[in-house]
Amino acid sequence: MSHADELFCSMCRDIIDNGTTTEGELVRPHWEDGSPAYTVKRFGVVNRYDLRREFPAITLRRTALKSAMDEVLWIYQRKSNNVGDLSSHIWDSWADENGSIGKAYGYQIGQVTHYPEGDFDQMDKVLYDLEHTPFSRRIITSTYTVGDLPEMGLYPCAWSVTYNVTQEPGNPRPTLNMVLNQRSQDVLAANNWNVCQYAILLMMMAQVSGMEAGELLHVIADAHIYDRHVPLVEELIERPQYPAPKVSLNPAVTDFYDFTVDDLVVEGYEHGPQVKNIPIAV
Ligand SMILES: Nc1nc(=O)c2c([nH]1)NC[C@@H]1CN(c3ccc(C(=O)N[C@@H](CCC(=O)O)C(=O)O)cc3)CN21
Ligand SMILES: O=c1ccn([C@H]2C[C@H](O)[C@@H](COP(=O)(O)O)O2)c(=O)[nH]1
Repeated sequence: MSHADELFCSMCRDIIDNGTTTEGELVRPHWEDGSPAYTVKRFGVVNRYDLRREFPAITLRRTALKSAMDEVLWIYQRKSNNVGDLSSHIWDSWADENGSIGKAYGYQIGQVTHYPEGDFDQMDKVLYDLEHTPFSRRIITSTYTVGDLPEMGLYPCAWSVTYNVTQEPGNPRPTLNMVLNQRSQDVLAANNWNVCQYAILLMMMAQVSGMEAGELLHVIADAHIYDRHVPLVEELIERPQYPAPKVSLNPAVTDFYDFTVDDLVVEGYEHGPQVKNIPIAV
C-alpha cells in the first residue's frame, strides 16, 4: 500500500474523530443550492512525503495526475490567471466573464522585481538561485500579496513554496526539498491533488537544477472535510490500498519552460473506483 494512502486515511480519521465543526458559524463557502458549506476541521496538519521512497499518489481512488500537473504548469510555468489557458474546468466557478481569476496565482508568480543581480519574476528568481546559490535559505515563491487580495477571485490556498537544498554525504547530486504552505485544504476534493501537483513541481525543479527530488513537507493550517463529504470520506478510507505508482519525468527535458503534461510518465497506477460527482463548495 502507498504511504500516501496511510497518511491520507489517518488524517481523515483524525479530522472526523477529533476535529471541530463550523456548523452554525458564519462561513463564506456555500453549496450550489445556496446553503452554507460547513466543515469538520483540524488546525495544523503536517504531512511529510519522501519522493525518494515513492510518488505520493493515493490509490484509494485515482488522482488525475496530468490535470493536476496542467494546473501547476498554468500557475508556475505559463503564469496565467485565465481559465482559458487551463485544460480542466476546475476554476470556472471563480472566474469573471473574461475568464480571469484576478490577481491570483499565476499573475503573482509572473510579477517582476528588480534585484542587484537583475530583473526576475518569482519563478525565474527561484531557477536563478537554485543555479547560483543553491544553499540559500531565501528561495521562496509567495502568491499571498496582501495588497492585491481584494482583486483575487479566491484567495490563494496553497500560497507559498520554500525550496531548500541539502547535500547528503556520498550522493553526487544535492537533494532538493520543498515546504508547501497551505492556509486552507478541502481534503476530499483537493488534498492529494495538491500533494501530487507540488511533488511534480519538485521533480521538475530538481531535474532542471541537476538535483535529486527529496522531501515534500505539506503544512496545512485548516484541514477540513465539508459536511456533505463526510459520508464519501468514510467510504473512501475503508477501501483496499495498492502500492504507489511509479511516476517519472522525461529525462530529456533540461529547461523548466519546456515541460508539458506529455513529459509525465505514470506506470502501474492501480487504484479504486472514482468517487463520482463530488460536490464542490463555492
Ligand atoms: N471548495 C473548494 N475546494 C477546492 O478543492 C477548490 C476550490 N473550492 N476552489 C478552487 C479550486 C478548484 N479545485 C479543484 C476543484 C475540483 C477538482 C476535481 O474535481 N478534481 C477531479 C479531477 C478533475 C479532472 O480530471 O480534471 C478529481 O476527481 O479529483 C480538483 C480541484 C481546488 N480548489
Ligand atoms: O488548491 C486548492 C484551492 C482551494 N482549495 C479549497 C480550500 C477551501 O475549501 C476552498 C477555499 O475556501 P476559503 O474560504 O478561501 O478557505 O478551496 C484547496 O483545497 N486547494
